[in-house]
Amino acid sequence: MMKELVSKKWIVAVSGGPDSMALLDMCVQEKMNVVVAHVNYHKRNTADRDEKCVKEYCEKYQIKMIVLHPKQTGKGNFQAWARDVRYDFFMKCYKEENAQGLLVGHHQDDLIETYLFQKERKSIPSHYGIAQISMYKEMEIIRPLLNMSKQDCIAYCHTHDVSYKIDESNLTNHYTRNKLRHEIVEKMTHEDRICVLQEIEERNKERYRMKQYEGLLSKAQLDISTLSHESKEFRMNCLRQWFRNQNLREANNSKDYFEQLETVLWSRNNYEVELSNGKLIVSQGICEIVGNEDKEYEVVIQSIQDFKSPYFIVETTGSMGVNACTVKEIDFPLTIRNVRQGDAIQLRFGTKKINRWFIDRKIPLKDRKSWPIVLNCNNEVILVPGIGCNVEHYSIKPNLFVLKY
Ligand SMILES: Nc1ncnc2c1ncn2[C@@H]1O[C@H](COP(=O)(O)OP(=O)(O)OP(=O)(O)O)[C@@H](O)[C@H]1O
Repeated sequence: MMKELVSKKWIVAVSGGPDSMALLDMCVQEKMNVVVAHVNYHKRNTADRDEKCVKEYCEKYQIKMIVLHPKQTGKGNFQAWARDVRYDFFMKCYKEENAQGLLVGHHQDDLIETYLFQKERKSIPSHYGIAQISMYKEMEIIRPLLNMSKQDCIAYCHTHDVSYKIDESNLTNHYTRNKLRHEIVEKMTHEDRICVLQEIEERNKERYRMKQYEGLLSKAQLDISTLSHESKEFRMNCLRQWFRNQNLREANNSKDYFEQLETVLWSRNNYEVELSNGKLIVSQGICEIVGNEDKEYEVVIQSIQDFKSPYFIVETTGSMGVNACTVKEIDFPLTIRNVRQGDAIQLRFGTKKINRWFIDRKIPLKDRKSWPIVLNCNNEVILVPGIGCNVEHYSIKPNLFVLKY
């Protein structure tokens, strides 16, 4: 029994089963100040028998026992309803008795069973398995028996001559969890248990560490440089978590997928990965998902007379002659459109692939496709408006673009 529990007053949830009866007896042996709370749902013929078992124990040791006889109104999931009723009742007892908190008899089998259930469902709980300490509203719940197996609880009751009753409904495989309990957990060897417990510990450690990154992983833009000092495995899990937060189907992909993804993301500056509903774009350490929608556009400005507000290009004196150009009458018709594969800009000396131009200026991959360029009547790119020039490019009407320095 945890030493710090002994000096305070506790509500003990006792169903009459071997786990909670063992827990109650341990409290009594430690001379703890406890009040027993029991819920009799009258769901089974044997429900009164269980209540009687708890009552007899409490009378023997002169322990206060509070009993609830709830009635389920309406249909619905009995287990969920029973749980709510139970914990609200424990809460009421806790307040009335001015207790420190609640002790419940969850044991190691419950812990393993909960974990396997979570694993099967691929859920990401805030804690894997069952936590030793948790809260129900403002009431602290403590589970002192998590180190004991169900068999240990039964053995304890036998050696300490404590009566208990078995809930027959738990013996059937009616509920998925009962099936898991009887067909897997109860058949586990000692070694199997140690193995699973280690796995749970590992996953919780990682879960708590990942919580530090919760803010980072919930953002639409993932700054992967923040994870640079983390291990490969951890980074893979963070990526998977980020995929989940972005609702990407690929979140369920194999470990291999994330292993490869991790390798490219942390070794390449610019990279694109096709996804079922878009593209993952990595640029300068930032990951982002962009949709598949085609953002192709093209506007033709026929004559220099049309070349006035609201769309205008002003001659500037850019350092390399790349950010600026002089538009002459012979250049018309001018075309403003987004970049296509193979486009190259005319420089004073030769040409330069626009992709190079983007790379030199560290233009994020996601912006490159929609970046406007200006072509003259000979289809030569005469201007790629630069970031340094504070260009705004947006559509004010369909196919009408404003380029503003
Ligand atoms: N009818 C009850 N009356 C009092 N305490 C109960 C009752 N049922 C369960 N408990 C308490 O809850 C502990 C766990 O019980 P059980 O494994 O049946 O619950 P569970 O199905 O895991 O659900 P939960 O986690 O919601 O309690 C028991 O050891 C006992 O302390």
